[in-house]
Formats: sequence, structure tokens, C-alpha cells
Amino acid sequence: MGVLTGVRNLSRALRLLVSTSVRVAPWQALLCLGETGGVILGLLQPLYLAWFVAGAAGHDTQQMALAAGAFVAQIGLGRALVWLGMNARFGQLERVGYEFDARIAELTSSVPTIDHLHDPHYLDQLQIMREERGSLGLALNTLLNNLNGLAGVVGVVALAATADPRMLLVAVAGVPGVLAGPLLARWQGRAEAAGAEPGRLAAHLLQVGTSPAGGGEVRVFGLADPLRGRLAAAAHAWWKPKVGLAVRESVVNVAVQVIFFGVAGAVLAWLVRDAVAGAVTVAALTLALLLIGRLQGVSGTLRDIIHNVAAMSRTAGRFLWLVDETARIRAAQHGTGTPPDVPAHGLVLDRVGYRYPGHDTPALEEVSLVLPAGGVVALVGENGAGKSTLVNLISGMLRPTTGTIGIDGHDLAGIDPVAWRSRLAGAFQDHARLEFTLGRSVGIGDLAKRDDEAAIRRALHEGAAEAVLTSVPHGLQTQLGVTWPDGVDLSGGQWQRLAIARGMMRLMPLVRVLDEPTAALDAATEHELFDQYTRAARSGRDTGTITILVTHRFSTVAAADQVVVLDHGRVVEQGTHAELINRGGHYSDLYELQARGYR
Ligand SMILES: Nc1ncnc2c1ncn2[C@@H]1O[C@H](COP(=O)(O)OP(=O)(O)OP(=O)(O)O)[C@@H](O)[C@H]1O
Repeated sequence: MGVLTGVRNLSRALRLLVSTSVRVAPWQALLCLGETGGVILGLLQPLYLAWFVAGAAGHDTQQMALAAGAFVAQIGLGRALVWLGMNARFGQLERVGYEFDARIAELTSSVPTIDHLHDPHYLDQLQIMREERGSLGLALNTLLNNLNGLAGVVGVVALAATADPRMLLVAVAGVPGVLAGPLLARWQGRAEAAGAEPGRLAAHLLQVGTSPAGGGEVRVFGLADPLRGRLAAAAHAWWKPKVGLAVRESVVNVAVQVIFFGVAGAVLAWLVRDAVAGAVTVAALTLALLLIGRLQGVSGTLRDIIHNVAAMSRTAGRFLWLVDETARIRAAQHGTGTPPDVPAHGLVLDRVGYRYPGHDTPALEEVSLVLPAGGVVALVGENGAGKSTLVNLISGMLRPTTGTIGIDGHDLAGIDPVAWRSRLAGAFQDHARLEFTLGRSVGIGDLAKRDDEAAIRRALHEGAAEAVLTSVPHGLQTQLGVTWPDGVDLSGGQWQRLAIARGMMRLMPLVRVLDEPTAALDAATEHELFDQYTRAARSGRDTGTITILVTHRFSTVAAADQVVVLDHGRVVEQGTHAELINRGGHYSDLYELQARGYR
């Protein structure tokens, strides 16, 4: 990164932090400056002390009284200002922190597609940002501390020069300490980057090892030891760069101190010699002595300022990267067209391919399909065949890396993704367990009708979830989730049925996707449900809804108009169930294999 880019990024970061702080709480932002005034007053202490000592040496009681009075007054006023500023600073810290948390959540969820959530680089940046979320909140705090520190540095150096110009040599001896700042900041940046991925892995392994969901498998498969081993290795890889950094920091700090105190000792000896000879006044020598400690602090303060500003700029830079990246992704999804109210022809996939970010092998290749309006298509195939990827492409969550998907002759890329998504309905294998009231948990499948009891009951009926409703104590008002007052828990299958009902809330979707929402149900129930969807789809053919069923169970898809068989990301067969059975190919083999399992 060039110096110019660095300066530009820093100034962008500073503007972001200051403008956010001022926008969130303008009065507090202003009050924070009181602290800087207090710091500047505090700097004058050695001056009053030197006057006092000089007054005592010259038996000048008036000077002594004046110096003592000024000393006490500046302590009182300085402390009051610091107190005011500090309170404002801490109040500001929380509000700015919440503001950034909210904006991060908004940015990550405002992208209509999910390709970026599969990108390891994006996830690493997000992980570091989560770890450092607090430091964005602390940004104004850091900035003010730096401002106070800078005021202190300027004041101390000016006072030191007043005491004796040779004291500037001592200030210069602090330069190596200052120069070490950027070096340490660079090392820290590298250590953070090196620890991000293992940190994510350690958090994931810890979650697997401690969550009730993974608990059963961990025990049955005897995974506790290997998991502990991998967790230890990941944690080691996470903290190793941090330990290395701490060691190098210590070595640099010791070297810097040795240089400073060597020069300071020599200059003081020189001043004492001149004071004995009468060439330096008692006041100047006293001031010089009092300022040595503060001068030593100067290089530390400057270094901290550089370090803090670099860290702050890095953290703010990541936030700005997220802002830019979000804008870039959104700009690439420039579709503004509206989807048709009722599809006339249907979806056409023309040589569609998709490659996940950072992966060489495509998950889908050369997929060409026609999904007619009002039709029911079943996607079948073994694990990893590409069914969910295809569904995500049709839903507009992912964008094809090659080929096009069109609806009634219009490329999906030209349609506003949010408008497209608003016309989809469905239930997915990774459904959410929404711990709201039962009615709300289903109703939000169509936000406009979330409180429409009749619509919710209809969706529960169509999702074959009425049995869930009758099994809970307070009907639609039942709170779901045992961690809430009066909350009830549901079985995996019951949660799944609610997710399916949620997918039935939208009445006239363009596409209704049912991506293995029935995995927790038995084969007979799944069969019955898919038959019900197919019948519902056929009875409402005039709405043009394209129904896509995804399943592993071949027996449940016989009623679909069209069965598409995927294998290793390619369409290997398509046709009706009867056609495919007669063909005696891949579908027929797999169907026979599963059917034998049920005999
Ligand atoms: N987030 C991802 N990053 C990289 N590769 C992925 C990702 N998700 C899926 N894949 C890969 O893409 C291919 C297709 O996966 P997909 O989930 O679409 O298959 P599927 O047919 O739905 O499988 P299943 O029946 O197990 O749900 C697989 O090889 C899988 O490993």
C-alpha cells in the first residue's frame, strides 16, 4: 500500500469515526474536548514547582505563594475538566459502539445474494471485525486520548526547551522509541491476520464440542479426544503469532529505554556541571529534572498514538472495506426490472454454471433446463450433486458464474433481486427455529399477513402442521422455545413442519422451493406432503407458480411433471418418472436401489 493510499485511508477512517461520534451524540462529543483542556493545564505543574523552588532558593515568599496558589488552582480546574470530559467520553463510547454494531449487521444482511458468505477472505475480515467490534466503539475514546496525548507531547517539549535547549537532545533520544511504533503496528497487523483463520476454526470446534446439537455424535463416534487435539492445535495456531509478537515487542522496548536513559543521563550530568559553575539557574535545573520522566513518556505517548491510530485505522479500514465491498456487490447486482405478476412461460436455464468463491471445481456445469409456468419439477441426485446450489441460483441467492437464468425471456440478472425474492416462497433443509409465538413463527412467511389468523391457519393446513398446533397449550399464541417464560419446545419434525407452513404463507409466488424440508419426517409423511404440494400446484396452475421439490427419496417424486437428475453438478437425465424408469438409466438404478431398501 502506497503512502498516499495509507494517508487517504487514515483520513477516511478518522472522518468516519468523528462524524459517527458527532452524529450519534453531538453534545457528548463536544464535552469530551474538556479533557484535553484539563491535560494541558496539568502540564503546567512542573513550571509552578520550578517557580516555587526558585522562590524558596531566593527567599521570595510572594513568588512561593503565587506558585503554590497557581499550582492548587490548576489542579482543581484541570481535574474538573478531566472528570467532565471522561464522563462524556465513556457515555459516547457505548453509543458509538452500538451504532457500529448495528451498521455491521445491516451491511452484512443488506446484500441480496449470499456468494460473499462463502468467500473465506470475506469471512476472515468479518471474524476480525467481530473480535475488534469493541475497538470501533472505543474509536472516539482512542482519538481523544490521542489528542490529549498530543497536547501533552507539545507542552512537555516546549517546557523542556524553556528550561534549557539541551533538553531537546533528550527529546530526540526518544525518537527511536517513536520509530518503533509503525514497526510494532505492522507486526501486530500480521499477527492478527495470521490468527484469524485458526481463531475461526477454534471457535467452530469449541461450538461443536460444547453444543447439545453436536453432543450426541461427539460421544457416539468417540470424537472428544480428536476434537480436543484439533482444538488445541487451532488454539495454538491462534495464539502463537500473538506470543511471538509479545516477545518481539519486549525486546524492542528494552532497547529503546536503554538509548533514552543513556542520553538523558549524559545531558543531566552536563546541566549539573553548568549549574555548579553558575551557568544554569536552580529553577531551570529543577524544571529539567522534573521533566526527564515526562520526556521519557513523550516517546511512549507518541508511539502509542501511532500504534493506536494505526490500529484504529485498521479496524475502521475493515469497516470501510465492508462498506465498499457491500457497495461493490450491490452495484454488481444492478437489476432494476420487476418480475412478472404471473409467469407466462416459465424459467429457462441456459448452460448455467456455478463455482463457489475460492474453489477450482464448479459445483454446477452446463445446466440447461426449461421449468414451465405452473409445473412441478423434482430435483433428485445424491449428496453433493448440486441440488441446493441450483435452488440457490434460481432463488437469486447466488449468481451464475456462467450462463443465464431467464423468466419469460428476461434475464434474472436484470431483475431487482429484492423484488424477485419477494415473489419466492419455500422451505429449506436449514430452516430457522424461530422462537416467537407459534402464529408469528409461521406468519412471518408473508410479512404483510403476519397477523392474519386465517392465512396462518391455511398455511398450517397446507404445510401439514395442524397437528403441531393442536399439540401446544395456547394455540397460535403459544410461545415457542423453553428458554422463554411459558415457552414450549418442539421436536425436530415439528419445527420442520412449521418451517414448511411458513413456506406456504405466500399465496401466489412465482417459484415455490421445497429444498429437502422434510428430512426430519418419515418417508410416508414426506410422500404424502409432496403429493399434497403437487395437487395444490396443479389446482392452482393459473397462478403460474413453478414448484421445485428437492429430495433424496426417489419414491416421493413420482407425481412431479418433470424429474431432473443431477450428478456431479450436471443434469444427467430428465423426463417424467415413468419415462426415466423405462429408460433404465441412472434414475432407474437409484430408484430400484432405494425401493429395494423399503421392501
Ligand atoms: N459453501 C460452499 N463452498 C464450497 N463448496 C460448496 C459449498 N456448498 C456446496 N459446495 C459444493 O458444491 C457441490 C454441490 O453442493 P450442493 O449442496 O448443491 O449439493 P446437494 O445436491 O444439495 O447435496 P445434499 O443432497 O447433500 O444437500 C458439492 O460438491 C459441495 O461440496
